[in-house]
Amino acid sequence: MTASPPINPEVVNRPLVICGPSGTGKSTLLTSLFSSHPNTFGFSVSHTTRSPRPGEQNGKEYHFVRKDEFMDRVGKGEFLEWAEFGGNCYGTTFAALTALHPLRCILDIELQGVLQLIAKAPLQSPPLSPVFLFLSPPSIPTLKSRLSGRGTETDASIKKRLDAAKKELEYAQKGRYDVYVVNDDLEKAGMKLELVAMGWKGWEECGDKLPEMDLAELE
Ligand SMILES: Nc1ncnc2c1ncn2[C@@H]1O[C@H](COP(=O)(O)OP(=O)(O)OP(=O)(O)O)[C@@H](O)[C@H]1O
Repeated sequence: MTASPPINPEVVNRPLVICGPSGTGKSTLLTSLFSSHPNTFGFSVSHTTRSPRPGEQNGKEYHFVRKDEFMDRVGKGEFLEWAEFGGNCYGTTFAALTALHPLRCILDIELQGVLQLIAKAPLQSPPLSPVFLFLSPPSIPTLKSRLSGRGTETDASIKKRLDAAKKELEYAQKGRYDVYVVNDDLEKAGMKLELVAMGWKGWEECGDKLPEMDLAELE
């Protein structure tokens, strides 16, 4: 068996930003990518103003900070992106990203964060300019059945996620992402994610076409 080529050194310094509706399969695919390529990728540790849940350690799952400190650091321009959800702030600092070097940073973030990064991208020097990947469900009924099938969400939380999915898919339809991957067949989607994440030859053209979806089905 021939060993697969190592990560392309040209993409190591470009963070990979993954966005997609909740339930599309981001965690499933990333877990598999990380286990196939240990010590290759790093997840940046976000800052949050929410309280730690039992078992969460400061600096591991999140850096837990008070809101005044968070906003002070936002004012100082320390955040690459940040957003507020349900009264709590979440964000990624430049320092959290650079701390991962030489691992390639993967960011699994919400649309608000993606929009901030896309707005800033032309201002970044090439090594910091992210690659933006949108992971799409094959259809809306499939997205709904994956979300409810996961068994982790209440009806209210499913509704919130589907509302967010509508905005995410609306934005995705504008074609601003560098690569679109449809998570229909897990193995095929995993191979495409691997190609993009490793920056192997062909990564820029391996994407799928975004499926036609009637977003009214999300209402
Ligand atoms: N290609 C696939 N075919 C069938 N089921 C899948 C596929 N990909 C993921 N799933 C299933 O869909 C459900 C949602 O996947 P997952 O939890 O990875 O989504 P997610 O995008 O990370 O969601 P969140 O943003 O809420 O964390 C899981 O139960 C997972 O096993």
